[in-house]
Amino acid sequence: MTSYDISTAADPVALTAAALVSLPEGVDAPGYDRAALRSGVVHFGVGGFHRAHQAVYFDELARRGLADGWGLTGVGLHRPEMGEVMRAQDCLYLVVARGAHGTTARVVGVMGTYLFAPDQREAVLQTLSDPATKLVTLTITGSGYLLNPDGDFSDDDPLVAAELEDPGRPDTVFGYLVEALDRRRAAGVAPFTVLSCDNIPSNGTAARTMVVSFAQLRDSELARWIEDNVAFPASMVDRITPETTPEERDRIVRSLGVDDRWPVITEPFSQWVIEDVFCNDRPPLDEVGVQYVADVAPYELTKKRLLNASHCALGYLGYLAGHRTTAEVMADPAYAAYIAALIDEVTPLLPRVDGIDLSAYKKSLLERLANPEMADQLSRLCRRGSTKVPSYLLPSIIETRAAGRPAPMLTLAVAGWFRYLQGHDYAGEPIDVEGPRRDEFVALARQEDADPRPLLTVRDVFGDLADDASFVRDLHVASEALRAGPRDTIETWLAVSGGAR
Ligand SMILES: NC(=O)c1ccc[n+]([C@@H]2O[C@H](COP(=O)([O-])OP(=O)(O)OC[C@H]3O[C@@H](n4cnc5c(N)ncnc54)[C@H](O)[C@@H]3O)[C@@H](O)[C@H]2O)c1
Ligand SMILES: O=P(O)(O)OC[C@@H](O)[C@@H](O)[C@H](O)[C@H](O)CO
Repeated sequence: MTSYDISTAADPVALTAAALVSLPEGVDAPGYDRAALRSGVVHFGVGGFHRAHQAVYFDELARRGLADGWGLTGVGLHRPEMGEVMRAQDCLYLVVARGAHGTTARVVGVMGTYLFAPDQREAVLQTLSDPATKLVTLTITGSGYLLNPDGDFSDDDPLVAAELEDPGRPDTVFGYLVEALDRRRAAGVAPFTVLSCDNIPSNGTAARTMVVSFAQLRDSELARWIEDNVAFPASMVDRITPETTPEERDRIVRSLGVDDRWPVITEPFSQWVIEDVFCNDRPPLDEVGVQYVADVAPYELTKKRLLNASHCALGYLGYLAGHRTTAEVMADPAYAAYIAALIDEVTPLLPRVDGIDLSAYKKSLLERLANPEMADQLSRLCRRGSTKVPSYLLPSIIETRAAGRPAPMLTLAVAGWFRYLQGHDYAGEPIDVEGPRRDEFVALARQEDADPRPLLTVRDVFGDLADDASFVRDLHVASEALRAGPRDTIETWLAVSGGAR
């Protein structure tokens, strides 16, 4: 990829296959023969992250002549707009990576076909049943997995009953996977590997639980065949990818001279660590920077306890103070020092394993979070707190306290979530709280002003922490202190803990 300078282009080129030969200088085009690329990967959930991450790795394979049989077919279940854009642009789109050392732009060409499942159900099933399909990847968000907080299948979800009415005509991702696996089994075709790339705990196990549970509802022999024959590797995926706003889209058209209706903006950093278990061929992604490892758990733990926890803290405490992007909030030295202190608080809990250089990871993380060129929306980071807080923040608090240490920075982040749920920022602006069980959490958070105890009654989020009197007191003190405003509270917290830098 090449760096380009921001300049105002007079006559933007509409992004299509025909335009690839006339792209402006500095925009890196796929130089390979797209038509000759045979598809072997089906991806469900073609959103921002997939297009900035997994697709870029496959695109890099193609550029190096290693992707034959590893072209991509994208599948969407919910957003017809993405299908419209992909069809209009011959499945091409721009990935714009912005960082301290400049901006790069590449056109990704590895997606050959995009199918919108509600209109093309049989085409999706045929592609999934085709022996050429060796891998199915997923970025369908946490709500795509019908799992309760313990990771068990929620068979009382109305989607499950709807799916069972006519399993040959699926509507959900897992219905599609089970139907296709059934067709492959009947035809004596080897199954595909199912690779979840979602930020959910133990994503390989989550995907396995979903597929096997769906199959079990249909046919226990099919479920057993899947258990015995299908691989569900876990993966750790990392590349901060904000939502593309219309303003950013227009800025890209003006600065690059390429009219992409739905470009992706991301950071230069990218990491993908995959458990090395495949039931069909394995793509040679290790040639383009992917790490195949025996155990993903330490990588997942390090990333979610440092990066995702920092995102939660920045999101809630930043939003309350009136900030709206990570770049804004990290430009404030008080917040930057707070995040550094939070990361230090978590560090003693993390595994020391070969392959993870913790100090390098932390240094790079602080730089990434402070990336002045990335306007990552705090509203994105604040979503679905009821699943993120118990996954990214609370386990570190429990472990820190068990080790006899206080966890002031983490506790302040949880207090920030509690205040955020109350529904307005410190300037009195209303907050649109988003996520599952929103009404329940908002009502509990509003019950007693600064007293978090009603919220702590939600056992499937707080568990035994709610019985830890000293944690309850610390959380109450932090939420009381937040009356002074998040920034003042952060400064006080840093001063008290000696963490001011
Ligand atoms: N954006 C990031 O920085 C980032 C980084 C790492 C991991 N992730 C993970 O990637 C996933 C996608 O995030 P994104 O940023 O691309 O979001 P996005 O909103 O851009 O894309 C989400 C995609 O999932 C689809 N989807 C949503 N619910 C679904 C369901 N129930 N069934 C099937 N499809 C469904 C949507 O239609 C959309 O195509 C999330 O799990 C997220 O945690 C995101
Ligand atoms: O994806 P979520 O909603 O779990 O968390 C929001 C962000 O923290 C997350 O998307 C990060 O940007 C990502 O994990 C970076 O790789």
